[in-house]
Amino acid sequence: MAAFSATHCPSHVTTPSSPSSRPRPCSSDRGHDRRATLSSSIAGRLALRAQPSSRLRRSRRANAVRLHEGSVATTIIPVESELPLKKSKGSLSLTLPEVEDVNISENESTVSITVVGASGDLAKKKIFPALFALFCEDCLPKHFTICGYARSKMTDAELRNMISKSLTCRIDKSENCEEKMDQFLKRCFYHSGHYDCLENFAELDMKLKLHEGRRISNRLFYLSIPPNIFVDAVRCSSSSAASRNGWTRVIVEKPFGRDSESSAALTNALKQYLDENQIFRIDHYLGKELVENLSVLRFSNLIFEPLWSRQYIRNVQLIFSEDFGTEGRGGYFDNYGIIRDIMQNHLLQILALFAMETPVSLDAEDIRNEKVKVLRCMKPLHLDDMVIGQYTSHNEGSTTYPAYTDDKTVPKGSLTPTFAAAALFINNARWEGVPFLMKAGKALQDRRAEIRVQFRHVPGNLYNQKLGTDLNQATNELVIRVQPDEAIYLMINNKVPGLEMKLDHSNLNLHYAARYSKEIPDAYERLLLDAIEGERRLFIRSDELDAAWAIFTPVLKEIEEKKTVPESYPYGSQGPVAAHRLAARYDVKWGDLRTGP
Ligand SMILES: NC(=O)C1=CN([C@@H]2O[C@H](COP(=O)(O)OP(=O)(O)OC[C@H]3O[C@@H](n4cnc5c(N)ncnc54)[C@H](OP(=O)(O)O)[C@@H]3O)[C@@H](O)[C@H]2O)C=CC1
Ligand SMILES: O=C1O[C@H](COP(=O)(O)O)[C@@H](O)[C@H](O)[C@H]1O
Repeated sequence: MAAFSATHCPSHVTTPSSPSSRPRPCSSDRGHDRRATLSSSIAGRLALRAQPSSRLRRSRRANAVRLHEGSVATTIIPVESELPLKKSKGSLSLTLPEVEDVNISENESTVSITVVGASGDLAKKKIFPALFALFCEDCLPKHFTICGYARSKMTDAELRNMISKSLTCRIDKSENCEEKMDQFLKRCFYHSGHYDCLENFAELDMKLKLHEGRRISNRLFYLSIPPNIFVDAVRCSSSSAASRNGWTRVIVEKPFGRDSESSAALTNALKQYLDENQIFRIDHYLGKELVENLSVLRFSNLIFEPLWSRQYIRNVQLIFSEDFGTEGRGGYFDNYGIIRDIMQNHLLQILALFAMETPVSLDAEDIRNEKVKVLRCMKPLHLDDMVIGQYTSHNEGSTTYPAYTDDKTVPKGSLTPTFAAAALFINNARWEGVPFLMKAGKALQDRRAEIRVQFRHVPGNLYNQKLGTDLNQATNELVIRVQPDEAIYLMINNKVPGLEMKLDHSNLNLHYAARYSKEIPDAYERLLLDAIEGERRLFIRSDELDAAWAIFTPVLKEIEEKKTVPESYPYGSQGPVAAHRLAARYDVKWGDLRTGP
């Protein structure tokens, strides 16, 4: 345990609340068995709205994350250890950890990151490991606190134990790693509470305050919970646990609604408690290295941008496939289906970045303005331009791969698509007539996410006769492989060395693993860091979301109203045959199904 010289509790923490200000007691108390005597900390909407949005410049150097304009970190604060809870006659009072508070400069700031839904899959798999990676990279501020919040009962030690199982020494492979893990885990705490309970969030507030001391407190809430409880959690966190002197931001996980109406309703509900600039709607595909690189590729290389239009591009393909099925996530998935799970967000976001006009600057608002514009130029999808599928079981040797409806969490007879392909069009001067073909599926033959740009044929090509009968095969194709094995390659026609004039199709290949020794950060690392720094570029603004739903809502309604039966495809296959017919209608072959790299 680190040594702290103890000071007294701030008075507002120990003062019992007056009846009028006391939050309502929570109906059930599954996760929290001790009734707290707490000062009600109803900062409420007004205080929350008054917080300034900090526009901070990014610096990834050690301890260079500035959290509050003008903040000066002057004191080295020892790491806190377990927060002692003192129980007295049915009431809970919290004693200060042994923190030396007196040397903290008034201007010093801290960030408290609360993972709401800390006991869940995403928190364990992605959020805590990403926070640890940021810690190892010295990207977290000098003083920070991480708090897990969920209904499950857990002690700090149990949370630490749970987290430690998913932490890896990816960044710091040296012996330091164990030490780093210990240091990191000492900054992690847990609070058990309900998502709709003001009182439980007020307890959380008090705990956070004890760790924050007199520092300017900045608070980030990551809502890693099912969407039906987003609004409750935002209401309670903003009413009872918002920062009073720093910023408060909330990362909201997808899905953001099921269609235009429900998404607008969710946005309106969130905006009762938060300003738009406090809401960080996460789409983790925007945090992937090659997706972020799209803008660099387009706007910092002379050779691409002049070709980036209907004049030279024949079609664009956006492909997502997974070689596994729902495997236990069927309960969530069946409510949404692949169109909402992948197309309306991940693939459409990539499309918007790919097709948008040059933004005025790299500022978040300028980029998001351009994304909205291009999305609003897109025609809403209809069923004629779409194919849906669902995987069936498949035997391979002695192994049986299950059908989607074999998943116990999926209702029998479900018509939810696990595969979809669509042809989308952008009605603007740059892209009119160019098909943007999207394809997304689970339980397919491989796992990949890529963008394929197929260029037009060379007019009057002198070498046509040498290129074989299928000229489409011989057109240039730019492939941006987002995952796995990140790469950017350009297929060109080339002369095979030798005395005869023989051509083949080869690749100019930028293979990341060969070119860069540094490991690629996980998308959640980048996005968490951006949220801490107040950088909104990679988060979805509400008007972007509206534009995205406007494209997909008509077809989703059509599928549901007509109870369209998805075409079957075997687990591990290329997907429904109808997807080939859809592409063929536009004289396209799916690039991922051709032979080659
Ligand atoms: N898992 C993933 O890979 C991905 C998840 N997401 C999104 O992230 C969010 C979290 O996902 P994930 O971690 O998988 O979700 P989980 O189903 O694991 O739920 C997270 C936590 O929320 C609490 N919870 C679950 N169901 C309910 C309920 N009906 N009422 C109240 N509390 C509940 C549970 O904690 P407790 O019981 O302790 O309170 C649970 O541990 C979701 O919005 C999901 O769509 C997005 C991309 C990928
Ligand atoms: O958002 C989601 O993404 C994952 C795929 O993410 P990846 O980073 O592993 O490619 C997908 O499995 C899941 O169904 C979806 O909700």
